[in-house]
Amino acid sequence: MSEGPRRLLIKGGTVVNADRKFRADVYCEDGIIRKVGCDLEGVSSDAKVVDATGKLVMPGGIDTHTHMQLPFFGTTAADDFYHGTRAALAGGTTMIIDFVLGGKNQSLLKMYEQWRGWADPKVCCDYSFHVGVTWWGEEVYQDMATLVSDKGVNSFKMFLAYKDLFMLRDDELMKAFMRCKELGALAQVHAENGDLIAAQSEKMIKLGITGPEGHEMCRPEEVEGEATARAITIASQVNCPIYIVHVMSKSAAQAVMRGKEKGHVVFGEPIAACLGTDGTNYWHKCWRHAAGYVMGPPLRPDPSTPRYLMTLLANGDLDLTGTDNCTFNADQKALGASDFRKIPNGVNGVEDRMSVIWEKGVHAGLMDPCRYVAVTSTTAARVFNIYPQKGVIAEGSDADIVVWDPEATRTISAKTHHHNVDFNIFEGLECHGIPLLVISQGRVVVDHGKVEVVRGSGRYIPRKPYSEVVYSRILQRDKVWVPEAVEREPYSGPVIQLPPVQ
Ligand SMILES: NC(=O)NCCC(=O)O
Ligand SMILES: [Zn+2]
Repeated sequence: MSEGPRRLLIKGGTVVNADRKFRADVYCEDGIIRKVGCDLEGVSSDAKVVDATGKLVMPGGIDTHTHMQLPFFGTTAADDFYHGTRAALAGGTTMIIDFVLGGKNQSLLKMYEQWRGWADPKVCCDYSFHVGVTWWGEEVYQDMATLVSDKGVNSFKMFLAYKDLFMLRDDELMKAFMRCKELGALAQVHAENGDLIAAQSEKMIKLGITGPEGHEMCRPEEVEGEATARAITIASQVNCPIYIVHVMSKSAAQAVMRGKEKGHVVFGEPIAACLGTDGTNYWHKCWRHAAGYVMGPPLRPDPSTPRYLMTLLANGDLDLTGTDNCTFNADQKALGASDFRKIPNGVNGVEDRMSVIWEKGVHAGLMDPCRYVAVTSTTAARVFNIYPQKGVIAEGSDADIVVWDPEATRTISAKTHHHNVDFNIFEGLECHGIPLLVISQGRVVVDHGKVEVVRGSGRYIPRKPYSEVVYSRILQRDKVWVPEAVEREPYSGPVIQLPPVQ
């Protein structure tokens, strides 16, 4: 792609930020928003001018949860950092936060460098990394500090699922939380009860249930709800902020709400999949179709779940959205053709998240456009401490922008999507809301459906610890919530003698 003009004027649109909507032109130079105001035409004579009349001008989406080219179930996710970030941009997402995810006893620092090596030459949009803590030991404890101080990591994910692979025991989870707290990092949790899943999935196989429906039946939503409540309880006991990744069910969402009600610092992340479709698909007669939806935690067969989660997202009970984009083609999913436990877990989402949330949230009348911007971009930027560099249309912010046509429609299909995968869980869904123009680092990379990205042009975005929205309450509590002993006269009466310990 030829280098486009580095000066860009977006004229006549309505800027939508998380706090307000207003008519303004937006002028960008060298990848930064330089001016936001009315009638800016005199600002530069050689700027490329884009007409946004009647359109919305919003901060580019931030997908908080992706797994590009993840090595998983013996294979590798089909969307690599090139195809995955290209798909992201095609849908209006201008930044992803992916996961470094090594196995037990692997060095977190080495894994981080390996993932950077995979991502840097391929990424087409800005990105950052969370790091998985999949085992516990002195080396992990030290590496977490280095990742925070030297590598711009401020979030670590722990798993209560994937027994013997990623799962931590409760005492290890507590130690990881305490370390996150010491470092000003955010503790993220994949909340499902891994012991129950291991036992119940074996039971399903013994009952002859080998198809994708077994994947949901061995881990119904109570299994997610229990782990979510447990993780929040443990985090709150050590005054550590907690972020529940992929809140997939009513039970898990209710556990998040109960945590918030009690005043715990907890964030809940539903994903495009659970907001846009449901787990009835596991009972589909076509095996490939059913397997296409297999992910952990599973989508829920209760068809009222997506609307329920969207309502909570709209009113603030849930906070922000990702996708868990982790795609596998039919021949990869087929590793589990005769045993659902071997179906690689993961679905698409990074391309369609913005449209699905607009359709099922804003177009459906559940969410207003400012809240839409909050849950697709701004809150992610604030929670992960990259605000106002990202997540807002404001002078000085990165020129990551979407010019959105709220009325235009498109129908999602694997035939037209930009993923490197042969299946789309939203196949056939008609969505209002189209990213007419997507601007990444001040360059137009999507123009009325034409996608022109530059491999390797995305930047790694380092993130500092102690995000204000995550840590200000936590630090204040450390000062003022100090347990105190009751002052009393010492007991002076008789004490029985216990027999000596044998
Ligand atoms: N979610 C999923 O099914 N695949 C990606 C890995 C994970 O996050 O569990
Ligand atoms: Zn994930």
